[in-house]
Amino acid sequence: MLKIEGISKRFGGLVAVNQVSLAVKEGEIFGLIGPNGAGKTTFFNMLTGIYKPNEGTIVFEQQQVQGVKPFRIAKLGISRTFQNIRLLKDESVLENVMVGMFGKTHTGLWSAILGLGSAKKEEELVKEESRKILELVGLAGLEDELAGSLSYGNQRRVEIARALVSKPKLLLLDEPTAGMNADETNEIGELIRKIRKNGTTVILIEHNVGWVMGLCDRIAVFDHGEKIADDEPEKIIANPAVIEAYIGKEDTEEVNKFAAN
Ligand SMILES: Nc1ncnc2c1ncn2[C@@H]1O[C@H](COP(=O)(O)OP(=O)(O)OP(=O)(O)O)[C@@H](O)[C@H]1O
Repeated sequence: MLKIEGISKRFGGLVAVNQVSLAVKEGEIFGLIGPNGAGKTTFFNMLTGIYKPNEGTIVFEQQQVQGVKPFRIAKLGISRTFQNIRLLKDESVLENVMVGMFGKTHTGLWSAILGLGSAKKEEELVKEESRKILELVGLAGLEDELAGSLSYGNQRRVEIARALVSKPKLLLLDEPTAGMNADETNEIGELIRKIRKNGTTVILIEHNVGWVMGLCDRIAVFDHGEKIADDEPEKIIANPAVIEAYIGKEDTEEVNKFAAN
C-alpha cells in the first residue's frame, strides 16, 4: 500500500531523516519507535505533504506523493492526528468531527451560505457520518458537549474521530496515548484494532514500547534520523542495535520502559 524509498529531510545542516526506506502492507498496524528527536514526526510530515523530502520517493497505492500538497494527499486517503491535541475547544464534539470532512464535500461555499437544499442535505449526511464515527470511538452521547470540557483521553478520541470521518485508507497517529493512564492506553489499543478491522491501515508513533509491542504487526526503529531496524515485535526486542539505541540514551525513563519488556 505504501512504499517509501530513500527519503531524507534536512533542516540546514541538520539531517532529521536520512535515506529511510520502508513498506507498509494494507491492513497492518505498523509502529514507529525511537528516542526523542529520532525523526519520527518529520517522517510523518513528509508522508502527509507538510514537508517535501530532499530526496527519495513515497508511493501510496501506485501514486507518487512526495512533495504533493497536504489536501491532495488527504484526498487520496491518508489522514493523521498530531502529537499535541488540536481541537476547537469552544465548539461541540460533533462540530469538531465534522471539520474532518472539509475538502470531501461537494457543494460550494455559496450554496452553504445561501442555505440551498444541496448544501443542507450534504450537511445532514456529514452529521450522520460524524455521529457514526463518534459511536465507533466510544463517544456516543457526548456529541453536544464542548470539546474542551472532555477528559484528556476523550479529547484524543475526538481527534481520532476527526481523522477517521473522511474514511481514510491509511491513518497516521502521532503518539496517540501521550498523557494517558494505563486503562486509557489499553482502550486506545482496542480502538486501533477496531479501526483496522473496519479496513483502515494504521501507522503510529509511540514512546510506550511495551504497549506498541503487543499491538503492532511490524515495527520500525528510528535513531538519529536513520532506520536502524524494521521487523516483527519479537525480533525488534532482541535486536542489539535497538537496545543500544535506547541504552545509549540518557533518557532513563525510555530505557527503563524498553528494558521492562
Ligand atoms: N521544522 C524544523 N526545523 C528545524 N529542525 C527541525 C524541524 N522539525 C524537526 N526538526 C529537528 O529534526 C530532528 C527530528 O525531530 P522529530 O520531531 O522528527 O523527531 P521525533 O522522533 O518525532 O522526536 P519526538 O519523539 O521527540 O517527537 C530534531 O533534531 C528536531 O529538532
